[in-house]
Amino acid sequence: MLLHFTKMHGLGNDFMVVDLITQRLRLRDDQVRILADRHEGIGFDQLLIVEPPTDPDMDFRYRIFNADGSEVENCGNGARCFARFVLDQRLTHKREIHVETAGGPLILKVENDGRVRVDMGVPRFEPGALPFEANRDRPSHDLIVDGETLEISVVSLGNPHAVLRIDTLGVETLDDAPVARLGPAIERHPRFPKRVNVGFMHIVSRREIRLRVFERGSGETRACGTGACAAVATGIRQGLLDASVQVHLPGGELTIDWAGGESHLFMTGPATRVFDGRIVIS
Ligand SMILES: N[C@@H](CCC[C@H](N)C(=O)O)C(=O)O
Repeated sequence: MLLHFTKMHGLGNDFMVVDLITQRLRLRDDQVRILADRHEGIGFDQLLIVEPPTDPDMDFRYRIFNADGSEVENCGNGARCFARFVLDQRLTHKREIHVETAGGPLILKVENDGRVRVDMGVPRFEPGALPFEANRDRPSHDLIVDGETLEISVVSLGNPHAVLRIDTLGVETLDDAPVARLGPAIERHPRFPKRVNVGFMHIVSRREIRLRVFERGSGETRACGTGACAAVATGIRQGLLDASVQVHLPGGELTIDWAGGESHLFMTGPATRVFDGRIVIS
C-alpha cells in the first residue's frame, strides 16, 4: 500500500508522523526498523502514530515507536509535533488538544508564537513507576556499572529516565561526558527491567542546565523532551534548581516549569514540519 507520512522534528529529535485516522495500516516492528534506517529507509528517532481515541473524553490516541521497533509510553518532543500535525492536517481546529498515551493523558497547547506547551502530568519518582529495582524512593541511588559506582536519580514521565549529574562523573563539560560508553550500559542494566533513557546533566545555574540524552531504543538524539523534564524534575527535587529552567540540548532549547510535589510539569518548545512524503509498504 501507499502510505502518506510527514517528516517532522522537535529540536532535531526527528519523527515520521502517520495519520491512521484517514489511512489503515498495521506496522510490524521489523517494518518500523526498516523505515527508521537512515540509509535504507526514511530515517527517524521515533515513529508517531495518530489514531482515534479509545476514551471519549480525549481528542486523539498518540502512539510512539522507537527506531528499534519498540512501542513506548511517551515522547515529549513528539507531543509538540503531534499537536502541530493534527492542526496542519485539519484533523482538529482546537488549540488545546487532549491526547491519550500508553503513559497517561497529555494536554497540548499551541501558543500564538507557534510553540507548543505540553502538560506532562506529575513526575513519579517511586522506583516501581519506571520500574527500577530499589527497596525505597530516594533522591539518588548508587548503580554499579562495570565495577564503577554511579550516582543516578530516577523518574518516570510516563516513560522511564535515569539522570546523572556530570559533576559526579568527574568531568567538567558535557562534551567530555561518557555518553556513548555509559548510555547503553545503563539503558540495559538489569535493575531497569524495561530498559531506561539516560540523561547526562550539567547544572550551569539554578535556572539553566545543559543536557545530552542516550535514548532507550534510539541511541543518543539531538534532544529528548521527556529527558529534559526528567533532568529538571530530579534537579528540583534535590534542591539544585528553581521552578523554571532553561534546558540547552544539542538541538536547541526547551523551557521546563515545575512547582514540585503533586503539581503538573510543563514543557514548552518548538515543533517543525520538514516535508510530506509517500512510501510503498509491502
Ligand atoms: N524523544 C523522546 C522520547 C522517546 C521515547 C524514549 N526513547 C523511550 O524509549 O522512552 C522525547 O522527546 O521525549
